[in-house]
Formats: sequence, structure tokens, C-alpha cells
Amino acid sequence: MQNFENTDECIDWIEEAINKKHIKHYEYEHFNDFQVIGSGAFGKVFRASYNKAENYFALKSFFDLDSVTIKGIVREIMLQRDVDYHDNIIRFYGITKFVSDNQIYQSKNYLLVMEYANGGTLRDYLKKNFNRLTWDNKYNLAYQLACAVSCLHNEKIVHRDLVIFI
Ligand SMILES: Nc1ncnc2c1ncn2[C@@H]1O[C@H](COP(=O)(O)OP(=O)(O)OP(=O)(O)O)[C@@H](O)[C@H]1O
Repeated sequence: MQNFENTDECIDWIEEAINKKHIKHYEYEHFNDFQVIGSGAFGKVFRASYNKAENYFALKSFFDLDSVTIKGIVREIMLQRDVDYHDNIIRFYGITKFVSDNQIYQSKNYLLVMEYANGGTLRDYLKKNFNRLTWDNKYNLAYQLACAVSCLHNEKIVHRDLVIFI
């Protein structure tokens, strides 16, 4: 995987990918109906719709565009693109960006536009439904999980922090 020395190189990489249309850019202003659905180490995750369409996207935001975060964003985009063909892995659709004005300076930030998993986490699903599941259902869930991990390993990716949505 490409290694970047500094923040500007990462931003240039993202901007070039957008300009050359290697990554789809979504207009931030066209998203509406925002709702927070989760929070990770790097930022909040929102559910939102685009251009008033009925389906939702998950928007992964970042608290701060510091050098660690921006490298993390580029890394995540590269990894997502490598595995974007697999049915058991959340789709990466593109990126959106916004510029916030706080009178003293302008700051830019990016959000990843992802498939929205409307079933919640596997952990929550199992909590609610475990007693109703047949062995076939359980086997199916385990099989899909193993297929997703196997896809990562085929692409030489080690997840290290598995969180599963269904
Ligand atoms: N595509 C998605 N669809 C639905 N909910 C999501 C999606 N992505 C993330 N979430 C929700 O947002 C939470 C945070 O996700 P995120 O990917 O930022 O962090 P994480 O991988 O769970 O944690 P960390 O950033 O600490 O590694 C998840 O636990 C989940 O509840």
C-alpha cells in the first residue's frame, strides 16, 4: 500500500481521486435527514438520505482532520476499494466533504459514504433473536462471516477489530 509522508500528500491523493472520478464525490449539501447511528474512535457515523431519495447511506465522519486521521481515511478508502466486490462486506460508495467557517479560519473535512446496514449489529441481532434461530440460520450467519474474513485474507488484509452488521 502507498505510504504518505504528510497530511498534504493525503489530501492531494483524495482530491485527485475525486477529480479523476476514481472515487465518486457526493455533494454534502444534498444530504438530508441526518441521524447519529454510532460512534467510533475517529468520529461519529450518521444515517442520511441523498437528494431526498428513499434509501439511506451511512456517513462516516471524522472528529478532526489531523495527520493521523487523514492517513487513516486514505488507508480505509484503499482497503475498501480492494474488497468492494464482496457481498458480505459493506459497500463503499464514495466521499463527501464540507467546509466549515468559524470566522477565524475555514476547515475542511471528509465523510465516507457507505452502504447503510439497516439491521443493526450482529451482536444486537443475536441478543434479540438467538433463541428463534435454527441451526441452518446460525450456520448461514457463521458462513457469511467466514466468507467476509476469507475475502479480507485473500486480499492480504487483517481486520483486527471485527464488528459485524447485518
Ligand atoms: N455502514 C454502517 N451501517 C450502519 N451502522 C454503521 C455503519 N458503519 C458504522 N455503523 C455504526 O457506527 C458505529 C461506529 O462505527 P465505526 O466504523 O466508526 O467504528 P468501529 O469500527 O465500530 O470502532 P472504531 O472506530 O473504534 O474501530 C458502529 O459500531 C455501528 O453501530
